[in-house]
Amino acid sequence: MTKEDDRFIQVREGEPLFDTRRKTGRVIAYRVFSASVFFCICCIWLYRVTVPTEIDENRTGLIWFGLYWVVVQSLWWNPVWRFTFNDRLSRRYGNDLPSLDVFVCTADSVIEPPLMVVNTVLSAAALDYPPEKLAVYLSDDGGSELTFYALAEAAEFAKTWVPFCKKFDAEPRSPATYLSCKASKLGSAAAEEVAMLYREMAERIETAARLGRIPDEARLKYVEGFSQWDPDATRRNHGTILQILVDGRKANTVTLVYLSREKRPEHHHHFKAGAMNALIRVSSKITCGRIILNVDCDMYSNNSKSARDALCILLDEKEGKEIAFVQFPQCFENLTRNDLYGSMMRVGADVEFKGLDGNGGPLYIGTGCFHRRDVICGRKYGEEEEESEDISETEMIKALASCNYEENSQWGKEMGVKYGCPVEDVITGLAIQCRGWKSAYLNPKKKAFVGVAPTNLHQMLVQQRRWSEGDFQSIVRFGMPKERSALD
Ligand SMILES: O=c1ccn([C@@H]2O[C@H](COP(=O)(O)OP(=O)(O)O[C@H]3O[C@H](CO)[C@@H](O)[C@H](O)[C@H]3O)[C@@H](O)[C@H]2O)c(=O)[nH]1
Ligand SMILES: [Mn+2]
Repeated sequence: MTKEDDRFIQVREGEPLFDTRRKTGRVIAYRVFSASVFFCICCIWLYRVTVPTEIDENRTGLIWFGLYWVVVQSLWWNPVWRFTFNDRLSRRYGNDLPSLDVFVCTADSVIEPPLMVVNTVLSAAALDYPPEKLAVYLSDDGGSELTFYALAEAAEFAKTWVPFCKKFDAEPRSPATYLSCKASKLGSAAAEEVAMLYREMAERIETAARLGRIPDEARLKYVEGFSQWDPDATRRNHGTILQILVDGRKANTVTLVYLSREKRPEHHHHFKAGAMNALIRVSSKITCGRIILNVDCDMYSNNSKSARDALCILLDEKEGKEIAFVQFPQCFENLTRNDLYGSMMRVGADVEFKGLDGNGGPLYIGTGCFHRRDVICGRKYGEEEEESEDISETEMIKALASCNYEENSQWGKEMGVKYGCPVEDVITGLAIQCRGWKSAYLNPKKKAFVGVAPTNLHQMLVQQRRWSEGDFQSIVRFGMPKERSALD
């Protein structure tokens, strides 16, 4: 009997858009192994507790390690694998998909070179998604004219790049990566032209970065944007800069927006969490995408289907309704030899997150995550979704990214991304789950997002220390009933 080809059958009512599978054999084998280890741990505990203290001074350490082992079993006990049916999504919804806002965050034009940042923006703009439903917002906490200039250049280049990707089904859609790995086999005239345009753009951006000077023609061409920088503006002290570089609402193309929220030395800016909240408010008055994708500026989209994959989960009629966000793993392309610093996080990505997914859902890890806008804004599970907000004028929208806006408000507490924790993403995800939502983990063969991992010991230690401090804080905050009810 031939297997029915899924592409040619009509989607039946109630047919799921994704499937959740368990590998029973593997799971049973692991559970047997785990039970045998547990038996041994119990024997050690028994011995340590019965033996006199004078002989055994290491009692607490071993008991603690045993307890730790028991607790982390929850991560390995019930792993699940999710598979999406993209073709069913296309047949059921066609181009009638919810609007999607992509938030790219950058903070420093030296550490995060503008050319890398715009490659991430371009890869997101070229996602396989109806262009008029897609908007990419770049939040620049560095308040850098150079980053703005690079985005303006990228907005021009996007006019060629996005149609090119769609026409030739190019992958991956970060131009730098595509052109470097396909350079020798480009062949077609269209590809040569796009490669030439990219090289010219990259050259202009890199020259401006090297000289620390924006070309005069560009200042004139984008005068509306550049005029928003005061002569005495610094990265820690400037007003809101907001420029809609491409307004796709009018032109049936992808919307591109530059935002650098107001910064004043006397106001705490709350790092990336503050940037995310400003983006949530500002975008709510421009495109107000029902779905929000958050990526770090060094994590380009490597698989143009990721947005559709995430929607297979979020739009599924049966199980999707209770899922608040879909998290993809963090993958890296610059791993050191033998992955010296363990940046691949293989245990986390291949095992533990699948285990978390089997127990209510993975954590939100700050990048490669698709959220429902209303949920990240504070909606509880079971409440009705509200109508989208009004569209306003640019000057009114700028007030939403000012330092004072959040005073005496719930932003950073009940609304948006939470403040006061080095891993704002993890604690925000946990708070969403405390409000009754689930989340889902997708780890497709073709990596959805690919980024840059720390390349030296110093960078790695800084990152690990921040994560450990943040994760520990999250455990303490969620462990205490008073804090926990404040997060609910
Ligand atoms: O004041 C700030 C500081 C950082 N960022 C951006 O936040 C992202 C992550 O910062 P980074 O310094 O690269 O931290 P990592 O340790 O690499 O980031 C991981 O860990 C963070 C904390 O959990 C998450 O927010 C990230 O998404 C996750 O990739 C980058 O795009 C930054 O540009 C801002 O926008 N504003
Ligand atoms: Mn990073």
